[in-house]
Amino acid sequence: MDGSVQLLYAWAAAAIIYVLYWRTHPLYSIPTIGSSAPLLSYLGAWRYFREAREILQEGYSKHKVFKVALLEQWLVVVSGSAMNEELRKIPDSHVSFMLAADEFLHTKLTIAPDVNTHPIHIGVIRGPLTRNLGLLFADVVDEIKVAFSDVINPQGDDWIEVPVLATMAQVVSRASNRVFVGLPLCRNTDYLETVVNFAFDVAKGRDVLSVVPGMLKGLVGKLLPWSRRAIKRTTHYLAPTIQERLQKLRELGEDWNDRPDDYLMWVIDEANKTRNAIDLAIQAILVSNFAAIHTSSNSITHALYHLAANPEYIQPLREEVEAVTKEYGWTKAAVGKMYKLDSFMRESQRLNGIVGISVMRKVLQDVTLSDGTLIPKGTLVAAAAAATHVDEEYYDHPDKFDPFRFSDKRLEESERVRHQYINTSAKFVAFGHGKHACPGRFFAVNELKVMMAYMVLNYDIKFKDGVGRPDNIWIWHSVIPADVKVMFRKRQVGTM
Ligand code: HEM
Repeated sequence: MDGSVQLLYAWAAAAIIYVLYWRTHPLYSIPTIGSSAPLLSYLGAWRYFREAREILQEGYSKHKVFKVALLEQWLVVVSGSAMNEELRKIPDSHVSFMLAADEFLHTKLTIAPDVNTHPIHIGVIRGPLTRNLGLLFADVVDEIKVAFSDVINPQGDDWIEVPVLATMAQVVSRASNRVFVGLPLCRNTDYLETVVNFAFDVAKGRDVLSVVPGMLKGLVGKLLPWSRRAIKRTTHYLAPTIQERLQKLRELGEDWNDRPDDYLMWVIDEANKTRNAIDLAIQAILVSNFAAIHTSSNSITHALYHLAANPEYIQPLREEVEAVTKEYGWTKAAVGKMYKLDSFMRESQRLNGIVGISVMRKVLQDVTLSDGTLIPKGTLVAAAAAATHVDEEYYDHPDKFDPFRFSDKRLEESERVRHQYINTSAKFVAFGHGKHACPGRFFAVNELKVMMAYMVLNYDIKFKDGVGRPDNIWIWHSVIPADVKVMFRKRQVGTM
């Protein structure tokens, strides 16, 4: 046999192995958007990196279950509220939210080393933080008022241009840290810069690692500076207080009469059950900041862009905020009665989630869905959140920003309650849905509504003449508001 025939045989064998591998892949029968052939799927991943929105929409329109290529694996996506409901109901024995988050974010490398093994922040957010929101409310309102007067301070009747995303991140980080670490640290500029940068740097780390091959991720991850730097700088600020409180706990135990009852103490109580209390408490504060800052800053930025593009919505919001605060003061109960504002924020969140997919899970044991689709162990699966939110079966004129669609008087009272910003459902998955739905949303919704209420009461807001709401930026399935400026001036009474 001459060399060229041997080469031909080798190519034929390779082609057969290639086809066999492809045809016998456990996910082969799930329809793919793009090509599912090995190697060609890399082109699909590249397309998904740039056009995830269109790809997810195409899959949603055509299939109940479909898959898209990521660089190193497939992501299986389910379509429509019935499938979202089914996904949420799969028990934790069969799927894991934490492992899915780790796959998407490389948590240990981008956030903090022990956050997966000791996620103590989750219990604290779900438990004492949410229970104490009413008590913490006055502090949050106070911090928001002071922060806004520091960062957006137009004089006379002059309009000023404000870079929205960075400015909202400052207010969100101050209000959140008024709760997480209290005064005076929540106003310390170096500490705030550390936690805000960290919240956005996690995305940088994730983006770098998303293009690094699996076996090199650990190595490259260790070279990423952001997480280590943030832990070091936060340790400088928090370790002395944590040490002091741990010491008092040891010395006084139950007899510690003036024991603080705040977020840091709740975190310390949990961390104290481990052998690594100081490090874990610091990591829990950092991960709380990550979870709170980028999500809330992006969400309020999106909402503000809608307002600046449609300043005619300012007046009905003002009237509502003024009427409600006149009767109930600046209380949690008052914010609960700001129905139009609530609807405005939910509507913005519907059209501008922080991510185009939701209810992310990693399959731990093979799962068979009601349509017969087998999702094998190890697969990543999620709901097509953005596409669900523009499904005309669930929302009239779904592409339209209709700020008061959820508070509309035509809705029954019970319907309006069901459509509160805070509520998740199989048709509204911006906070996830089910057991792992965002536990911080009760805090976030109050904080964001107070921020928006403050802004409509105190400023006139618009885009520069001729400028409209910018399109959102999609990187993979992450949805990021464009970084643009909005015009603010002191509210000119009677001009609106
Ligand atoms: C508007 C702001 C926010 C949005 C849009 C948002 C959205 C989300 C989403 C989509 C998830 C994943 C749910 C899933 O895929 O099933 C999530 C999880 C989570 N969020 Fe939020 N979030 C926000 C604010 C916050 C805040 C302020 C905190 C902390 C105080 C927080 C803490 C968490 C935590 C700890 C998880 C993980 C839950 C678990 O592991 O079970 N979030 N959030």
